[in-house]
Amino acid sequence: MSDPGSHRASVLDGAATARAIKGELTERVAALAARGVVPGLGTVLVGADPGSQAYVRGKHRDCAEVGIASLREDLPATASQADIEAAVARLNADPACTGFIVQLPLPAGIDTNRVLELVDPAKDADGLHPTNLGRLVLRVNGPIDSPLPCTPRGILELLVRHGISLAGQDVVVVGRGTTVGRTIGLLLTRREFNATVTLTHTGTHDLAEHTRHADIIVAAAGVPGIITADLVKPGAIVLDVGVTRVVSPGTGSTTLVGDVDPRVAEVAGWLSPNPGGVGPMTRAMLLANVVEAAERAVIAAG
Ligand SMILES: Nc1nc2c(c(=O)[nH]1)N[C@@H](CN(C=O)c1ccc(C(=O)N[C@@H](CCC(=O)O)C(=O)O)cc1)CN2
Ligand SMILES: [Mg+2]
Repeated sequence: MSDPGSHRASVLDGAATARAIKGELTERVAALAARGVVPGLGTVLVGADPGSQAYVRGKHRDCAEVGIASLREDLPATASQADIEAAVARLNADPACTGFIVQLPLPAGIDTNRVLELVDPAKDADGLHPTNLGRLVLRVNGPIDSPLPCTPRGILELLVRHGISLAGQDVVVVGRGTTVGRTIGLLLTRREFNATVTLTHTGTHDLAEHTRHADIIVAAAGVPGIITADLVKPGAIVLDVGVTRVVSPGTGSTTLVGDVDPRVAEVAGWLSPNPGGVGPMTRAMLLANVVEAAERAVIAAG
């Protein structure tokens, strides 16, 4: 490179990829409808967090686009553990609901794991029930036979659809949360993906020591700009998953800031934008999980 400032990473375009996937899912939903089956996504939303409200609204908008029915359980921030568990029980019992999610995070004081354990694993559209996480680890089933968590599955699909193979690659995951970091680490070490995974987090002593050797970096720590250009090997593939809402003290307006510093684009080979990268893929994979749960139910019914 003659001009060091002129390099720009290729874009892992999650928005366009998610649109393509939604087109494919629309056809599968139509095929189910021809057999008299309408997939239905249920959501449990507790409280008035603006981010969570926006995500749940977006999920139902996506459903309408591809022909999936919507069921909502909206509870106040004051909802008790028992109230939330009752909402989960209603969706478990409702035949119109073929898959559902509990929007996270739940308010402080609620035992999230207890709530997630009550979700019927066959209706678990987020792939976060212990049975489905266990299947992810044991590789009892592939993605079609049991749901994978939406963000890890979205990252995989984004890479595959850009012609990027993980086999033999050194992947450094930054972040150990259940919805992204820890689960994508476990998934990528499965034989079929064959990646070498290092799971780092905010307690890692020397993050740069790990990331500088990575072929692929999955940044999911939720720390704005934690991945700076000097932490990235030239040509590496960088996925910006973390999202932090930053409120400007002056204007009060909110901006979303990713884990990846914008100057990483001058070093990386591929970069997922944020917004427009992994977020839209997460939403598309939720729809895929709902459609597949309905398809499995049809097969099980013979
Ligand atoms: N039960 C769950 N809770 C949460 C999950 C989840 O997968 N299941 N993930 C996140 C939130 N989330 C979905 O719920 C989510 C976050 C962001 C996006 C997204 O498309 N982001 C856009 C930008 C959005 C904006 O402008 O506000 C983007 O990246 O382009 C989708 C889903 C935590 N909770
Ligand atoms: Mg190497």
